[in-house]
Amino acid sequence: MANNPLQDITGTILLAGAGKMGGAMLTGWLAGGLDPRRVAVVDPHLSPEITALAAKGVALNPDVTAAGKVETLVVAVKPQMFREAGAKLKAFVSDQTSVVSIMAGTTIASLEEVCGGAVVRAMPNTPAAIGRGITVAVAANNVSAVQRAVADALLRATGSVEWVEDESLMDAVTAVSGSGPAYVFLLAEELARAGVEAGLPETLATKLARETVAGSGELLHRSELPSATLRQNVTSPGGTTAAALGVLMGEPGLRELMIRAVAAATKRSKELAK
Ligand SMILES: NC(=O)C1=CN([C@@H]2O[C@H](COP(=O)(O)OP(=O)(O)OC[C@H]3O[C@@H](n4cnc5c(N)ncnc54)[C@H](O)[C@@H]3O)[C@@H](O)[C@H]2O)C=CC1
Ligand SMILES: O=C(O)[C@@H]1CCC=N1
Repeated sequence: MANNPLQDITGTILLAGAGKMGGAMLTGWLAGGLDPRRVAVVDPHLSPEITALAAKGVALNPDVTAAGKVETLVVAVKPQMFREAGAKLKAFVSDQTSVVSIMAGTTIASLEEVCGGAVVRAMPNTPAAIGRGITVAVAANNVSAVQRAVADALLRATGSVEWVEDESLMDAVTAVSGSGPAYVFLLAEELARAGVEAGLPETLATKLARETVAGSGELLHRSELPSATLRQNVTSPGGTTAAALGVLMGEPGLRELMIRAVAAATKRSKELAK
C-alpha cells in the first residue's frame, strides 16, 4: 500500500445512507484524497450538499451495473430501516465485497444474513465531521487483511480508530463514544441555563458555556495529563470550583447519573439488535 491507502482503492465505495453520519464520512473520504469517481451514494432523500458532489464524479443512486464492482459497501441507514434497505443493497454485494456498517445495535450476524459479504461493524461519532471522531471497529472472521486495511482507511479519514476483537463490547462503545457527544452538548446547554439562573444575560451565558466546553475539550485533547489532574488544576482548595464539585460529585452526583445514562444507551443498543 502507498502512504495514503485511500488512494489505493480501485473498486467502488458504495455509501448507503448519506445523512448526518454517512455524509460526514463521505466528506472525510474526499478530504482525505479518495477519488470522487470511486464513490457512489444510494439514498432516496439526497441532500443538496450530496447532490452537488455529482459534479465531482460521485455517482448518485446508480443501479447495480452502473455502480461497478463494489469493493466496500458502507451502511449508514437507521438500524430500524436496515432490513428493508439491506435487502435492496444485497444486489451490490459480491463475495469480494466488504460491508462496513456504522448502524447502532445491528450485529455482524444480521448484516451477514441480510447483505452477505465480509462484515466490519463500526461505531463512529459526530466529531467525525471535523476529522476529530473516534471509531471503534470489529471485523468478522472472514474479513481479509486487505479488506480490514481499506475499512481502517475509510474510518480513519474521520479521526482515530480502535479495533476490538469482542463484538459484545459494541453496545457499551455506542453508549460511551457513539452517543457521548450528545452528553457533552447537553452539558454546554445546561451550563448556559445555569448561568442565566445565576443572573447572566442569555447571550453571554451561552457564549461562556460554549467556549468553556470547547476550550476544555481542546485542552483535554492537547494535554497528556489525566482528566482528573486537569480538573484538580482548576480546583483551588476551599474555592469556588470545590463548592460546585461538592454538588456534582455528591450523592447522587454526576457519576451515578452517567452510569445510568450509559446503561440506558447500552440497553437500547442491545434492543436495536432484536
Ligand atoms: N448520528 C450519530 O451520532 C451516529 C449515528 N450512527 C449510526 O448511523 C446511522 C445513520 O444515522 P444518522 O446519520 O444520524 O441518520 P440520518 O437520518 O441523518 O441518515 C440516514 C440516511 O439514510 C437515508 N435512507 C433512508 N432509507 C434508505 C435506504 N433504503 N437506502 C439508503 N439510504 C436510506 C436517509 O434518507 C438519510 O439520509 C444509524 O444507523 C446510526 O445508528 C452511528 C454513530 C453516530
Ligand atoms: O442515537 C443513536 O442511536 C445513534 C447511535 C450513536 C449515536 N447516535
